[in-house]
Formats: sequence, structure tokens, C-alpha cells
Amino acid sequence: MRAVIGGIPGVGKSTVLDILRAKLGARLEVVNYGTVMMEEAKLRGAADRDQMRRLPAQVQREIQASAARKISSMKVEFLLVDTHFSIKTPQGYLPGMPSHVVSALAPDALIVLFASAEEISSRRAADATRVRESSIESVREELEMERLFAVAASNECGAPLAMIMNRQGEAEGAANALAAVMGV
Ligand SMILES: Nc1ncnc2c1ncn2[C@@H]1O[C@H](COP(=O)(O)OP(=O)(O)O)[C@@H](O)[C@H]1O
Repeated sequence: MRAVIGGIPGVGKSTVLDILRAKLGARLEVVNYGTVMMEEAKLRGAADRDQMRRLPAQVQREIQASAARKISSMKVEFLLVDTHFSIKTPQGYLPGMPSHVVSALAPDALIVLFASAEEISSRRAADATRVRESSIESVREELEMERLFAVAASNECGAPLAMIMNRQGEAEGAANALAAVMGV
């Protein structure tokens, strides 16, 4: 079973995935799509994520695609690809799972993890280690775009899309809902 999970920064994705990892142990492999992309980019001479972002767009597309092929060849009972369906950039929202990527991954399920804009906004504001836009308006827009791009990816690959809410103080519940969607 191969699934793709996306969620905007601060939604609690790392927290929920850690809980699921603790439950499933070796049956589950969580693969961070950005990390695999970076491994592929290193083979093409980029030293870090900033250099990767500055590579010609066509090279970045190739990196995205080869990361997807690498992930789709992994053999494990439950594989969860940790990513973002949309990435906010100064030029606009970038699709994290454009058609050539989601088709190469061929997931069985897509999941968007979401939370209330108010909670995400206060979690971002509390995290002094990162510089992130934390206004409620901005978070609301990102949440909406994450959903819209996930719908587009679902339509592209034909996999069902589940929406899972990470309620304040109930990350365990969100991890259980995720396990249920994955058929654990
Ligand atoms: N259900 C929840 N209830 C309360 N706090 C949460 C919940 N989920 C995550 N958090 C907290 O929110 C912050 C961001 O969570 P994190 O998992 O790092 O987000 P992400 O990986 O999506 O950026 C952390 O301080 C985490 O402890």
C-alpha cells in the first residue's frame, strides 16, 4: 500500500507521522519526497536545497521525476510519501505533485492533513526557529490551495483523496484515522 500525505507547514504532519511510525515499526516506511529529491539533485551537482531550487526548471523536473521513480520502486508493506501538494513561492503556488510525478508514484491513496487556521497560525508564531507567514488569512489561503492541488493530483492519478483533521491535543486520533485510510 502506497500513499501520499501532504499538509501545510505547522499542520502537525511530523507529529502525526511519528505516532504512526511508533505504531507500525518496520511495516511502515515514511519517505520524505524533498529528501529523495535532494539525493537526486546531489547526483546532478547541487549541494543543498537552495542550489537545487536554482537549477534550470527542466533539470528540476527531471529530478522530481527520478525521485518519484526511486520511491515507486521501494518495497515495503506500507509506504507513506511525506510531501506538500502545493508550495508557496514568491511567484505563486507550485504544484508539489504535478501529473508526471503523481503518475510515476502511482499511489493507492492521497491524504491531506489539515487543522484549523487559528491553531496552525499560533503554532507557527510559537516556533521561533522558522521564519514563516503566520497570519490567519495567509494560513487560510495555504490550506485552501493545499486542498485544491490535492484534488488536482487525485483527479490525475485516480487515487481517492482523504481529508484528515489534526485536532488540538488529538494527534493520536489523526494518526489512527491515517492508519484506517491506509488499511492498517
Ligand atoms: N494535534 C495536535 N495538538 C496540539 N499540538 C500539536 C498537534 N499536532 C502538532 N502539534 C504541535 O504543533 C507544532 C508543529 O507540529 P509539526 O508536527 O512539527 O508540524 P509540521 O511537520 O506539519 O510542520 C509542534 O509544536 C507540535 O508539537
